[in-house]
Amino acid sequence: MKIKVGFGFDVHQLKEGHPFVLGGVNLEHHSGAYGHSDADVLLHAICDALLGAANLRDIGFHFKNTDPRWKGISSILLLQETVKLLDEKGWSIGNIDAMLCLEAPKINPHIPQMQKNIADAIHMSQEDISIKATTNEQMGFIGREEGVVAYAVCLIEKASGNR
Ligand SMILES: Nc1ccn([C@@H]2O[C@H](COP(=O)(O)O)[C@@H](O)[C@H]2O)c(=O)n1
Ligand SMILES: C[C@@]1(CO)OP(=O)(O)OP(=O)(O)OC[C@H]1O
Repeated sequence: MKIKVGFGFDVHQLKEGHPFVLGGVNLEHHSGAYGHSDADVLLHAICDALLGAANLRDIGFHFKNTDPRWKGISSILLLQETVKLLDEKGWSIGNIDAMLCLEAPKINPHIPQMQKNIADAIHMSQEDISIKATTNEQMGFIGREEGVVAYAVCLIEKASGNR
């Protein structure tokens, strides 16, 4: 069995009146993340962790932020496309562990739904998808609610000699 780890990071600006989608959940908040897609930083960090583990470049390499196909797209679809890229190389996902960093809103009540959205989208057990959150203790751009950050690590595996 071949096992690899991957790491991903993403950051998006927060702007008044924008939708705020994290882990496929639409959060009620005065501001939301701004990007070319739905700007779901959590899913983008997870995509980058998966691509990094498989040495398949990064999310912007596969889904360019100038491509009209991805304008406003749900990042759940980008995650599904990412998992297909890994699948083509024979990789399956062991587990994902992610960390959100934002002052507000509180993420804890939404974590089970985020885990379910991800698990359903890429056919994993919710038990293998960990999501956590922290504030930045009111410091810096996160503390001023100008941006939201996510980090993710993952483990992927395949039988030795498989593709
Ligand atoms: N947006 C957030 C931030 C934090 N949490 C939860 O609150 C706990 C305390 O956060 P601190 O940054 O003050 O340490 C944290 O461990 C999370 O459980 C949250 O749900 N949403
Ligand atoms: C997801 C993509 C593509 O729509 O755009 P954004 O939503 O701007 O997100 P980012 O994390 O900057 O990078 C990847 C992009 O190419």
